[in-house]
Amino acid sequence: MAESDVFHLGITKADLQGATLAIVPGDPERVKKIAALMDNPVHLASHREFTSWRAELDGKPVVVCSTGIGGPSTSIAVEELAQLGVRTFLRVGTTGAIQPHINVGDVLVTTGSVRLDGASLHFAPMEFPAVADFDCTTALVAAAKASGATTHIGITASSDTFYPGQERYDTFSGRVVSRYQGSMQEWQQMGVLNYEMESATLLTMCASQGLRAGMVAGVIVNRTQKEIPDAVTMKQTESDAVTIVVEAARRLL
Ligand SMILES: O=P(O)(O)O[C@H]1O[C@H](CO)[C@@H](O)[C@H]1O
Ligand SMILES: O=c1cc[nH]c(=O)[nH]1
Repeated sequence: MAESDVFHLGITKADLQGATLAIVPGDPERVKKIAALMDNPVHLASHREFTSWRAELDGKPVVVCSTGIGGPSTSIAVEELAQLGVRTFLRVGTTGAIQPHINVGDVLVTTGSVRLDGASLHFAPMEFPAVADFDCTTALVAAAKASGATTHIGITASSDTFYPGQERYDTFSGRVVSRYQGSMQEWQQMGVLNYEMESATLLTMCASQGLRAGMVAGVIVNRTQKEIPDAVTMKQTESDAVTIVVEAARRLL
């Protein structure tokens, strides 16, 4: 196995060539696509859910590393990248909208997250907000608007689970624990835009440790209309969000 300076990612400080900004998608398959939009992309390592590439934007190094699904693996990726010198994290994901006016193909920029996860509690108590960094958010909004995407800015519900925590009944048991019954309607009434699964951990651990983080997602399904996304639209939406996150990184560097 190649040398590594950290426990899981399989990469060294030298591999990062001084990169202080990381783009962190959930899906390992997305990493190569993001790196390919930048200059001189190089594959660094792939271990478990963590695939890492390095590339350059305007001559400056950027690392792209997948987090896998959910808070625990996200906390590992962010911790180990921070140990290697990264200080700014831009998450790019897919998401399910819960407000009727948001359409599949739109883009959402998260200003803060409802902490429906467990991992964020290992970094800060529940009273601490899962809030995005202002400069990261500004860059993501500017990049999204410049791309022509219909952009929504606001609060995300970020859940440990895809099914009960996002109040899905189309499951094996068809059962949702009482704590989450009616929760989607409650979030809707509070103006929450969407569901995803990593931002609560990412934003809490970064805001509480002097790191910067922001989050953009492409809407692949609207839960008020349909439960299963369309595969072709999903690819296009993911690709639009990826273009936006790279442009936001350029603006931040
Ligand atoms: O597309 P990614 O970045 O994985 O994000 C979303 O998709 C996964 C669930 O299908 C969760 O990780 C959720 O946050
Ligand atoms: O509905 C959705 C879609 C993508 N990712 C989620 O976590 N939820």
